[in-house]
Amino acid sequence: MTMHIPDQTGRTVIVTGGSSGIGKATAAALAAKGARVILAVRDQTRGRAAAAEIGGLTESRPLDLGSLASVREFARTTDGPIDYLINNAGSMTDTLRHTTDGFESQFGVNHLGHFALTNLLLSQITRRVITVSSTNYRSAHIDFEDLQWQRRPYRPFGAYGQTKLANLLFTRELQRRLSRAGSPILATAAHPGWAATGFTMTTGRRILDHTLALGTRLLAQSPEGGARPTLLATIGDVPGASFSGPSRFGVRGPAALEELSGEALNDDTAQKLWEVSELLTQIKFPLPTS
Ligand SMILES: NC(=O)c1ccc[n+]([C@@H]2O[C@H](COP(=O)([O-])OP(=O)(O)OC[C@H]3O[C@@H](n4cnc5c(N)ncnc54)[C@H](O)[C@@H]3O)[C@@H](O)[C@H]2O)c1
Repeated sequence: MTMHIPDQTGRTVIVTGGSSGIGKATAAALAAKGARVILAVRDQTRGRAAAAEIGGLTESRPLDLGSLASVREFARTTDGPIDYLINNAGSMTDTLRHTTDGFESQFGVNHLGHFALTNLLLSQITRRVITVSSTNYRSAHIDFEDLQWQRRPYRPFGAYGQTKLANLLFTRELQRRLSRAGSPILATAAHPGWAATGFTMTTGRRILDHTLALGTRLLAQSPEGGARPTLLATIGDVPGASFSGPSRFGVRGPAALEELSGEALNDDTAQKLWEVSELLTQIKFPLPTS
């Protein structure tokens, strides 16, 4: 299934986690249409190799979303207008870990890192902020009493789902703030469905892990297929804060707009999460909103 992407010559795109999987496929599709693509990645050896493989105007620059110092340094050293910021990177861990700033790692990387990056770059972004979520958001909940799993036994899938719900609430509140500030920038989100990338969680239970691996081999789409919703959310004719997904069940099929459900539609939760994120990162929305 091919997707028509218009000429991107003269446009600059940042793709976090762009050296592998869906991010790399997204970067390659935009680079092939002439965009200058910056792969914002932790491992520069892998980043440079991916940039060379993608070709065109692709470069690799260091970014560790698990370190606010790294996010600040990336933003400080990024010049000029950015047409699209694609918040694609994601972390999935099976044990409780923490970022260098002491945040629960999935929350710190998937949500707070992108929250910080977006706000620090916002005055340079000209078109869109696209954030990659997951269908896991549907069964997730933002627990403001224990956002970072300090009081409860750690549930890795629960923690991951909370960050993917946070990605959508972030998109919603970002769009609300942009609109209030009179900014033309759009905030959109995508979920890739199920794509065969390096992104798999091992549970330590042999049969379950084997089933998950087999299911991925049989059912999941390619990274290129997983990139389609992101590309649609980047260049498609979607109104702000829309959400695109490959199918109702998120496995295979064409990318399409999708109605969000449940907590992802809660404006109060979105606003509260934004305020908490500002407090935790000490980074604020940079545009006037009154
Ligand atoms: N593959 C799927 O089926 C699937 C399903 C739902 C959602 N997603 C989402 O798609 C996105 C891309 O994942 P993928 O499937 O391509 O897997 P992937 O493992 O290939 O890509 C994830 C990328 O994020 C990067 N990353 C992780 N921690 C980082 C950090 N601290 N700083 C900077 N980069 C970091 C990794 O290095 C990697 O390049 C993720 O946000 C994931 O949650 C994937």
